[in-house]
Amino acid sequence: MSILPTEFASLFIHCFGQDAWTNYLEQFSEPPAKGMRISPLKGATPPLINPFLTDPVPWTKDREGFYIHHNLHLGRDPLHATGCYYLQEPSAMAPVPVLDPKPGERVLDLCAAPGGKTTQIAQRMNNKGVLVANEPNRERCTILAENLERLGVTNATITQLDPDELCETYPAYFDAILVDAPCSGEGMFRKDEDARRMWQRELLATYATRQISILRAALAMLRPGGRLVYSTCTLNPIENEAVCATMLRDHSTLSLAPVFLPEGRAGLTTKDFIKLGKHIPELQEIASTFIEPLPKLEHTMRIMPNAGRAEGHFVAKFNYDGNTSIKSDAVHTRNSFPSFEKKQRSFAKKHEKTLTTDQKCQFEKFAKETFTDPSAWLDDLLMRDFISTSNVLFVTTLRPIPTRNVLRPGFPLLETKHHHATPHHALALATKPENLRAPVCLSYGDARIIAYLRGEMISHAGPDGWTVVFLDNLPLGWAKRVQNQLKNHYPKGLRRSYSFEI
Ligand SMILES: C[S@@+](CC[C@H](N)C(=O)[O-])C[C@H]1O[C@@H](n2cnc3c(N)ncnc32)[C@H](O)[C@@H]1O
Repeated sequence: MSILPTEFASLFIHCFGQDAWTNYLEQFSEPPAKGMRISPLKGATPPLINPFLTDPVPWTKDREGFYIHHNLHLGRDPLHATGCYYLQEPSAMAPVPVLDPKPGERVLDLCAAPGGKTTQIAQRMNNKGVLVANEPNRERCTILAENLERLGVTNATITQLDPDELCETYPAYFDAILVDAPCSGEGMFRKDEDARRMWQRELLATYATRQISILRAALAMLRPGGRLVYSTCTLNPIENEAVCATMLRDHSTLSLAPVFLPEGRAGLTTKDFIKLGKHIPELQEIASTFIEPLPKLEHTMRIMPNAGRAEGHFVAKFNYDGNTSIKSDAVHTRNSFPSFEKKQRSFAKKHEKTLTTDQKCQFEKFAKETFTDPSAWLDDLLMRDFISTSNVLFVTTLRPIPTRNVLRPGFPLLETKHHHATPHHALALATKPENLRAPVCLSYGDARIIAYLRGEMISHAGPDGWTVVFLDNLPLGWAKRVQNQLKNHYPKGLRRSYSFEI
């Protein structure tokens, strides 16, 4: 098939066989698989969603991920703006169940944008514990923040750093780390024409070098006994098994835990990998330097585009059994690990100055007027530490916080502009109608919902003051009611046309 790179075809056949290739080509003309993850952070699944869903995605847990009809455009439905679901290609739902993050843990998502997997992690943590979402690309980092806010994630800090910089702040800190690495994207060829066009055989080794460097930095941030999941959306062994093998060769305290994903295909066996090493130049060096005991590469797993209804992902899980932390190369060479306490002190000092007592008072006053009392939901947020940066008041459970390139040090509560305090959009998206004194609950199909999301003023009877507009029980954003007119505070950058007719 001419639209697939010829060298991709020969590499695929070499690694997985002619039958797998024939099957791949048959599936290639089918429409790409579409999926949706449902967010329990927004309460019980809204019955309105049920007609969109077909079967559960087999590698997700109960009512977490579903296939959806491929002719639906659910990004345009107002329900999307409430964050009760995240549209995600089904194979991309596989790495987080393998990571298995738990409430109360310290978790890092090192290559996080646009946030599909971060939001899945936050759901599984039930917003409890520490979650750091890192993305070095500025524009993608902004999209990450929007998605975390829409899905009602309250326990995340968003950083925009290179992994080596991040590990200066968090040596041996995290219980679980996900490296969903940048890759050549072969698994997305069916749905992504650009990925097919940009693919070059010569780039695969370059990707692998970057992947290894990201994994090394990740390892320096993993506590002994912690777990590290490596995933890509590509199929070739140069970026997958060979990357894992290099990590195992260089770190004897690492081992591969068996990954099981229903409908998945086990990774290449170490024996097959060694054989391939004789023909694929990029595998030669690592395949010829294996020593006993041989790594168990077959413990890794792929969701193949030619099996099941999904595009493609590769997933590996490392256990780190060592007693001491591993330092990344960057830290080794610079030899500059400032002590944890020192970092904490300098951070606190810097932020003490900027933390405005005013903003806290403003928030307390606002909360009393706006929310029902007592509110366990709010108490949980207010028990965290307050941080004020760039006129925004945040709450966080993370310490320390890097001193630069932090997009959001925690969950934003309130923003001060020209001495006026306005509640942050993220706060609205984390509420439920029972938290509000006078919520605006509009039913699905009400034209005021579409008008509100376009940024228009709408009418709704009730007391004057701040309120949240809900689609049934699901939050859309802030409005300020004056004489039964709702002044629109839906963020300007998010305003657009939604439709009930998708
Ligand atoms: C496959 S995407 C991540 C997808 C994301 N995990 C999700 O599920 O939505 C890989 C991301 O890694 C970022 N990236 C690129 N170079 C990186 C690096 N050196 N360290 C960390 N992330 C990097 C890319 O900008 C990209 O957003």
